[in-house]
Amino acid sequence: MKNFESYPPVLRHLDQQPPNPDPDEKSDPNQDPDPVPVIDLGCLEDEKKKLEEACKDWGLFRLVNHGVPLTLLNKLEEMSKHLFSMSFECKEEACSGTPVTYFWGTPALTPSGTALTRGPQNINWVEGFDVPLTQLSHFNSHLPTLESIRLLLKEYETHLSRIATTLFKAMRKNLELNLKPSKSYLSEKTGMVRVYRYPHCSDSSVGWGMEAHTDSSILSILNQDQQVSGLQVFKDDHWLTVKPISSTLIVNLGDMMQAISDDRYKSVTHRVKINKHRERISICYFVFPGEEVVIESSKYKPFTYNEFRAQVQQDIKAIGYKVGLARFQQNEDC
Ligand SMILES: O=C(O)CCC(=O)C(=O)O
Ligand SMILES: [Fe+2]
Repeated sequence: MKNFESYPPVLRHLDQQPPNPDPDEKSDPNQDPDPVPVIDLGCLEDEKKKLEEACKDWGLFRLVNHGVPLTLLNKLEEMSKHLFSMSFECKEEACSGTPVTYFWGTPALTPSGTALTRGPQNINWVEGFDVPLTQLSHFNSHLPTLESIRLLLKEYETHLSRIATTLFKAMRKNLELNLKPSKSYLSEKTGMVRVYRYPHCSDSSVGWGMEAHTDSSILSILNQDQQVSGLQVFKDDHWLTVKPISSTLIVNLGDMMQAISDDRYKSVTHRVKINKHRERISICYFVFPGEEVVIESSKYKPFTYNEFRAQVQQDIKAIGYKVGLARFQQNEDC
């Protein structure tokens, strides 16, 4: 049954059904076999063409042979479930005064962790923790669950930054980009992790787990719930469910990758659906360009990631949504 005290008050919807392990909920029968392109990290040289196509046509792919131990993925998921099952007040208190931000109802935060929402009608059916990875070592928690997650994330970070760097190197080579060698277009220091829980809810009118968006990152690497689906990707004018497949990771290309590639690669639009019967956990790693990097391309005015982020925050506050790269287009006046 639902553990109400663990949910932020705005997500304690009355019309809740008990969890139902109905296998039909887990997969979409119209979507067999899974159409998402699969890339093998162990043989990127041989996968060059496939990687190029996935980046151009999808902006998203499934990564296999990535070298992250399955035991680590499982432990992270299990510990995250444990963390979310604690009372709302306890989660709030555990993070106060630490570099970790606990948020709910919106994934849009300022760098200092303030939530950017449009009001109660635009609640996203999600709660999460935002963890800046460089600050993990300064984060001491008296809560054993948080301390376990901290240690797991330290290990996870070494794998995820290895994967992101390897993929970015291959993409850069494929694109034959003439980038300045000294600049960190993908800066491992900027790596952050978000751990999400999407409560189940039988009333789909409450909205989305996460509304349709593109990520602002260079790359985002998602370790999604091994059983409960929810992530959908917009492809050829349709929304497709990205199936949960154990031990695989999902890589999204973000806005910074699209700009660096001069729009040859695509920052993919995606969203998260609420599951009627089961809550869903996902763990997402994001990586960005270094502060000093000016992104130059033929399509956009030169900008830094900080300028991009400031514009996104200004738009969310002023008009309620992210405009994104369109704000920086060469012919955009404002
Ligand atoms: O939880 C998911 O599956 C996706 C999360 C996501 O899109 C994001 O954090 O930007
Ligand atoms: Fe996203």
